[in-house]
Parts: sequence; structure tokens; C-alpha cells
Amino acid sequence: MTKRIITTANAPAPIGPYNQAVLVNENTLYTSGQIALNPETMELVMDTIEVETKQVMDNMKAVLQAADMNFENVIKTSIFISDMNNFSKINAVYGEYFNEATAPARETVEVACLPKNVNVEISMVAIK
Ligand SMILES: C=C(N)C(=O)O
Repeated sequence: MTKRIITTANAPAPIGPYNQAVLVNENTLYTSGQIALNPETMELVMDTIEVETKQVMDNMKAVLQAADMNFENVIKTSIFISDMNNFSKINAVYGEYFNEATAPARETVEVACLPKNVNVEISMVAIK
């Protein structure tokens, strides 16, 4: 098994002892959860849940690109949200990044609290 750490300045630096993503056997990418940190300022972008979700997805796009992948490579998504009432709004933004016919498998769960008190955190698994 080979394990390559994926790092990019185009996504937020980790805020704990983890890496942005790990590429296994040069074909399977496990990303860390992304929250709505601006990668340049490391400030949270939380104006609305739509804006927050877009920042998360843009961060994820940068991580995928750092591994020479894109959203078409994603096979599984995990979404953690602080309030299930935001489900529809998050779906609307999330859906803009995928072709519905080939969208990845996914679960969405409401959790008690997320790092830095954000409203949404998303992680993905992608395969080349
Ligand atoms: C933001 C994270 N991915 C974390 O704290 O694990």
C-alpha cells in the first residue's frame, strides 16, 4: 500500500493534526472534512448557508485538483450539518457541483457541533 499526502495552498491549511487529503495506491483519495475557511485569510466565510456551502465546495474542488481529480471522480460524500432545516439550501448549492445522473453516494447527518461552530462540513472519497 502506498500513501501520498495531498497538500495545496488553494484550500485551507489543516486546523489540527490531519492532512487535507491522503491518496492511497495513487488512485483512491480520502479527503478531510472541509469547512468554510477562506484559504488565503483562514477566516470563516459564513454570510449565509449558501455562501458557506459554496466555500466548502470550492475548498474541496481545490483539494481534488491537487490530486489531479475533479468532482466526477467522487464516489462518496459525507455531509455534517448543524441544523437539518438547512438541508434544502445546502442541497441546492451542492447540486451545482455534480451531474445528477453521476452524483456520488452520500449521507447527511445533523450533529451537535462542528469545528469553529460552522454549519456544514463535507468530506469525500474519490477514485481515479
Ligand atoms: C476541520 C476538520 N476536518 C477537522 O477538524 O477534523
